[in-house]
Amino acid sequence: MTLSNIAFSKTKAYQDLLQDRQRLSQTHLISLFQKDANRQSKYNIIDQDILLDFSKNIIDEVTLAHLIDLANECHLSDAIQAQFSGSKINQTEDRAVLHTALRAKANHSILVDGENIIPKIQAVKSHMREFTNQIISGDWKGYTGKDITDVVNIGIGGSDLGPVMVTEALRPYKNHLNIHFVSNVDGTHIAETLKKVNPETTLFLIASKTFTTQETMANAFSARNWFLDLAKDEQAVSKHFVALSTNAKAVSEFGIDVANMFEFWDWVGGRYSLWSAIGLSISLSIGFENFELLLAGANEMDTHFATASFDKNMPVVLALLGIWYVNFFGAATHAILPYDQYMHRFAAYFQQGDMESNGKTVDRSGNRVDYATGPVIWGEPGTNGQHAFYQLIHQGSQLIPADFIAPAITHNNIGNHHTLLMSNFFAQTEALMNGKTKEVVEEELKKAGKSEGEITKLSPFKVFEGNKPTNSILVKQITPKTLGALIAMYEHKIFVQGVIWNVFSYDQWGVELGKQLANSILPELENNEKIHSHDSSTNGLINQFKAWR
Ligand SMILES: O=P(O)(O)OC[C@H]1O[C@](O)(CO)[C@@H](O)[C@@H]1O
Repeated sequence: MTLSNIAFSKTKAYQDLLQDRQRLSQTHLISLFQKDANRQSKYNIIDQDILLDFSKNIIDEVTLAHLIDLANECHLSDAIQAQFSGSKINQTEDRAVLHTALRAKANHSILVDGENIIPKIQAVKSHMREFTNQIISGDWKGYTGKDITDVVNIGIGGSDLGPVMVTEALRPYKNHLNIHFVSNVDGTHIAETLKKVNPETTLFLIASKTFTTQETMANAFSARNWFLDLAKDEQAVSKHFVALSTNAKAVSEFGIDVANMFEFWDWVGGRYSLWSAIGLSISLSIGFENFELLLAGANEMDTHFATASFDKNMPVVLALLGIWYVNFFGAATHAILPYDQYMHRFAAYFQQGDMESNGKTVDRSGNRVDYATGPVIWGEPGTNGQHAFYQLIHQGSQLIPADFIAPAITHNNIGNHHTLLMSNFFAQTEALMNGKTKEVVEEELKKAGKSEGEITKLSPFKVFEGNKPTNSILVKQITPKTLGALIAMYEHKIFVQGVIWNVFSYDQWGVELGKQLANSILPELENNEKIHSHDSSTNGLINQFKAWR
């Protein structure tokens, strides 16, 4: 079973949606609420302690029906089925895409090349459980017989961002272990981290699907050298270095015993790998039981995605709304705004998740698309964002659809902080929708005692057009389970959009060119000769670098 190859802009639904856009061009969100007393309950999905309210979007029933027609015309149900059943839908790499299998129930069966992969997933999980328990309990000792106190995950991209985001989001569930992350090849990252840890009590997780990534290998070798300089014993490495990888050969060449390797497989995409052995730092941070709850929450979202009708399906609705704004309103970006300090890396995580997946311009037949695809994803936690970039969302010239995410229950009930935070959460989407009319502005200025002249001068600047679309995602509480569901919800959203845009969401050829060029420039930096082999800008930069270093 392969993915269908439907040209999105040639579908009937696309034409219908163009007309909807025309029809709604003069309609304000306020009037959509005025016309329909049931609007909130119609555009509302609740599942697994997550409420998605998408009523503050510029849609009506006809538009929603056309968006769903679009999904059907693009054979979305077949695509979901193809992904979940292990078809090789990552065609450019000839791979199945089965992060969903990592969180499937143990009695499930999913075949890849005729082999049921569930038993091997379970075997790695047992290894993770046993290892996690040994480290947390102190049964696993460092080379001088001391307990492990610090864990350093060395990885980049999908081998870093997911674990960083989740360990931060689930800090309230953290145990005594200090978890550090080193990703950047800038020596500062490893140097500053090594200053904080003691070789006798530190465990390094070398997290790399390929075990060839330049940044990760450079950091891993530097960590190993630092460790050996202090420990002065090759034998000690096995107690302090483990690998999370698909590449057993490279792991043993690095000097890590494959018994200390936690395996995963090529059907786990890097940016979808936190559910695999790559999640070992998460398991160490919050305990394996909580890691399993994270997987269970994701699994429940998988079931929701695979079974709910499209109009009641959170990932599908989010994806269709995203397409509505990208392709029919020209929105170039999408903001993810968590009103939860612990989720401060959530938007950064989905920058990779979304942009590495759908940042493509070639369709599944190899032709250039004639429509926009993946938007820029960005965001910061509220209310910090409010005091930084919300000005542009409210009054700027760009349309920026935004997801507002907040927990009803906080982990830190201090004074009235949470109600203050939540009042901002509710106020912002209301303000973005309603805006503020000239009449209201003038009335306010009058009440403030301003003269007629001042009112005329000031009021244009104080008017808010409103009509800015938002999704509100209210979560009962951020727990391992609800976080797992939230992440899976966004993962599936990305997949749905890729299906409809007719791109391959699970490869990432776009990151290769920079890697190749860096490899060819590297030897040129290792001497002091003048460089002439590039364009004049690159030559000039390299030569100035050489002159200054
Ligand atoms: O886990 P690896 O193989 O070190 O790769 C790290 C990252 O590099 C990429 O291949 C490209 O940035 C990502 O997809 C991946 O998450």
